[in-house]
Amino acid sequence: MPPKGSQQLSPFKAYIRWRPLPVESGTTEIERSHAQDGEYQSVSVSLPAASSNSSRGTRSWSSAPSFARVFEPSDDNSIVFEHVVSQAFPKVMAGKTCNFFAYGHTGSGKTHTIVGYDHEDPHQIGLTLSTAKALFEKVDELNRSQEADGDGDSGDQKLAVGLRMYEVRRKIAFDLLNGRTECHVREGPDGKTHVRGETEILEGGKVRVRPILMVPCWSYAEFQKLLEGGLDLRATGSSTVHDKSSRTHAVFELEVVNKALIDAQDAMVERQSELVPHGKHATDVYLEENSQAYIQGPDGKYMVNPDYTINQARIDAAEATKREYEERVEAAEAHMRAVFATSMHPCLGGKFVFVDLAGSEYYDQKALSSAAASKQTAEERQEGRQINSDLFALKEVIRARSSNQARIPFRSSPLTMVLRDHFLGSEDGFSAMILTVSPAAEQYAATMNTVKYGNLVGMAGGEQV
Ligand SMILES: Nc1ncnc2c1ncn2[C@@H]1O[C@H](COP(=O)(O)OP(=O)(O)OP(=O)(O)O)[C@@H](O)[C@H]1O
Repeated sequence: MPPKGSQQLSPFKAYIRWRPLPVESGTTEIERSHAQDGEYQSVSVSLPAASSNSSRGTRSWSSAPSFARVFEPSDDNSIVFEHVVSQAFPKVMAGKTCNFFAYGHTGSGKTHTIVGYDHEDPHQIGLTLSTAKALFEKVDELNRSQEADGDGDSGDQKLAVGLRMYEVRRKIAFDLLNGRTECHVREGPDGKTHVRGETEILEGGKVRVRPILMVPCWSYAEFQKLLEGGLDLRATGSSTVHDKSSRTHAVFELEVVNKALIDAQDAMVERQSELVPHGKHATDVYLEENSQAYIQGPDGKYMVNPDYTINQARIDAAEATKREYEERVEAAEAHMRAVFATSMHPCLGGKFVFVDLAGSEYYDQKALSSAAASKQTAEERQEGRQINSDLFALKEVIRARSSNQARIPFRSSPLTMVLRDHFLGSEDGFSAMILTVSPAAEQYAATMNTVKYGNLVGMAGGEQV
């Protein structure tokens, strides 16, 4: 942890963002204040005595000094960008990964913060778009100076911003840049997370197993159009909590790429796809041979089948072919490393990851009003339990990483499995969580739950550990 007063960027910061009082709510507001303590702020919330909700739980609560900043309802998206995201640019331009999460109750302003609803007003565009805009300014400048220097081979080196966007719901990621194609979140034998679609058989019998698509954009206008097309495919609607409630976690990844890296990533997908049928064949041959080599005796126990000799040559041949294809994957990995090593730009592969988390009302069902809870279907309740465990797992991963624990519990939920590489890639990067809260008195229980969650992640990330 950086010492007090140090200018070094703390690896994880938590922020509170108060939204304006929603027009549909009453006029009674939560009483709130914050106090500076060194570089951090503590937050106090209490319910006015007159509020009809006074019977619901604790009436006042104060956090530790765990928040890097508290944003007021009058602070627009451009102010949040300036204070939260702009500090991460030097990291991303050095090739690191920086992650930003929005956590809060339904309607508290997560989507407003991450993507925004007005994509033209520079004060209102969400963090994903304002980041893309600033990132394009930087990569365009690098491209221009590269051209001015007359560097040969500049076609391959020209920088672009790649976008991946998908929603995670249970163990499935829906690819928003590929017509909501379903990709399954699984752990590979190498311990890495694989998020891949179904196996496709292409013309000529070629096999392809596609991961989440990354689409390179060469201008901000192109990026905005692509993002808006993907947003149209976001699942919204059926929740009984809020008519636009998002019951999925939406992930937006912005990666600095060039043609050489795009080609290397495509080649990698091809090599991994080719390996899939050969890996499966080797396993099938091994199982076939072994299932014939043993038989069940009258006592139910297995014994060697005297009438069958394992065809070891067949097993070895299948294994050798599989190994050949594994070596091709290793060669593609080596090529990818060479692309980074020979890049003229240290920012290649640098990433911003924005996550619009599912509504935190699922994290604590007590925060759900009894009317909303009683309207939930059995499927919604089951989904709620999954979201609850995702949000719990996320907090545990942040805490484990911040306290440098040897074992980080990435495997405890599909969300943390999907984010595993981003957390690992942010080793020298930066991550932040914006806790969005409503000042409406009737949202007191939800607001307090959000602030408490933020207090835990903020304490883990700050110097208070
Ligand atoms: N800070 C803010 N300033 C102005 N308007 C806001 C702010 N926060 C939220 N809103 C408005 O409140 C409404 C609900 O916000 P939003 O959709 O971002 O909530 P959410 O937390 O993403 O909810 P859900 O989990 O249901 O998707 C939107 O119309 C949004 O524009």
